[in-house]
Amino acid sequence: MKSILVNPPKQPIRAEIQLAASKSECNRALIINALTGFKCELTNISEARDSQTMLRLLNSSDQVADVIDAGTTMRFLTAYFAVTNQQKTMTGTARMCERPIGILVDALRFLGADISYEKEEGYPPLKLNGFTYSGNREIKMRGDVSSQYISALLMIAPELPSGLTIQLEGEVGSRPYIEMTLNQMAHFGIDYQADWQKNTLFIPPMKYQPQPYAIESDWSGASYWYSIVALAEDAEVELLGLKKNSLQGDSAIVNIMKHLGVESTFTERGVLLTKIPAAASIGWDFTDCPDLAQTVAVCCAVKGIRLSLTGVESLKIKETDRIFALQQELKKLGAELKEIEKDHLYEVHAIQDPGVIQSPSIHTYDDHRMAMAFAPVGMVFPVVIEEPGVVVKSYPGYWKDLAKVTSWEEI
Ligand SMILES: O=C(O)C1=C[C@@H](OP(=O)(O)O)[C@@H](O)[C@H](O)C1
Ligand SMILES: C=C(OP(=O)(O)O)C(=O)O
Repeated sequence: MKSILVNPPKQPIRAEIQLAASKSECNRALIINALTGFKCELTNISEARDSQTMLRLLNSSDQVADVIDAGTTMRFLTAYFAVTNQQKTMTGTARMCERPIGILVDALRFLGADISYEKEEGYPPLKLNGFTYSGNREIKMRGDVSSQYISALLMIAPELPSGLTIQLEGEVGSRPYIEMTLNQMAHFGIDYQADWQKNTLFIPPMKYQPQPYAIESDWSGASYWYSIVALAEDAEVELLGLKKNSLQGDSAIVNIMKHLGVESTFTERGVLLTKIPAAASIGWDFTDCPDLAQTVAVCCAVKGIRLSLTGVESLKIKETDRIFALQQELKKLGAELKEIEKDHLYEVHAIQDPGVIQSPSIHTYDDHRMAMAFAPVGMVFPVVIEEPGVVVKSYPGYWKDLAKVTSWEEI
């Protein structure tokens, strides 16, 4: 499939969408399940390629573990294979080998892992050569690069003979993902202590207790539906499988979208999205929910809402440099993502005249979220999404679901 042309809907949107499962919750459940000796009954396993890759690699005796482009799979499996004393080579796509992992490797080495870099210091591919417990029970770790290093370490910490105290340093980014990890660990019997005043986490040495676990639908995936409702002239969409008290930080989309013109009403089955008046401008700090930044930036650009963004530092080290990618592609809509304070404060200047835009062709940079964040633009004017297959990373059914609200064609 080369590209997809998304056409504006010809009638009011009324749809029910069975949302895909969260890859983040799923990948944590899969690691914890492995640590129980595969004794848990997990339901609603995610179809996302990141989770299917995790599942495959946990069940494989191959010496090489290729995570493709899945960050959590790379980070969580590195910690899991290290502490379970498995000799593996951890690798992935060219981009994965540009995404830093030194903070996690240093932490695992401090605990007793023998890990070497195959190419560049601080980056995959890695060679895991075994584990001899060092006895270290307290560790300092930067919290401002990726929370995935911290989640990876937390999940293996109960396996260490003395448990682990982690002292986080710097401003902690993506904290809800750390809390998701801790909550899931608690579900499987781990009595952790978290002092968020001091950014200290303590995990006692304990055995995970096998439990059934049902993975929730994906709030990051839900964000694209919010954008569709915000941008369409007339829309009501019920998203099935979401919970009000979610473990997922991206449920913050409920509050963000109140400003962008979408009201959320929780139902017995999920959440109903309806249209309300939007604000003229908003400011949002994405430190806790970086994966929502693209959805919100594109939605504001098209809706004519002025947006100030902070807390987007981590976007440069994700599937692509998402700041650069947004800057390039928003230009094609006649909008702009402007850096106001270096690496800190950005502003989205909205499209002036949607009437003059002729089916812009959006490049997706091997990033599922570029494709899914720009497709809702099609609610307002036709838009072409290049390499639409990238969505498989987190939401393989995205295009099939989109067909329920508007027509699109392969071109
Ligand atoms: O732990 C997780 O499941 C994730 C944490 C976040 O990464 P960072 O902690 O690197 O921001 C997020 O962007 C990613 O999509 C999933
Ligand atoms: C950043 C993401 O994933 P990961 O870091 O797990 O590759 C994402 O899904 O937006």
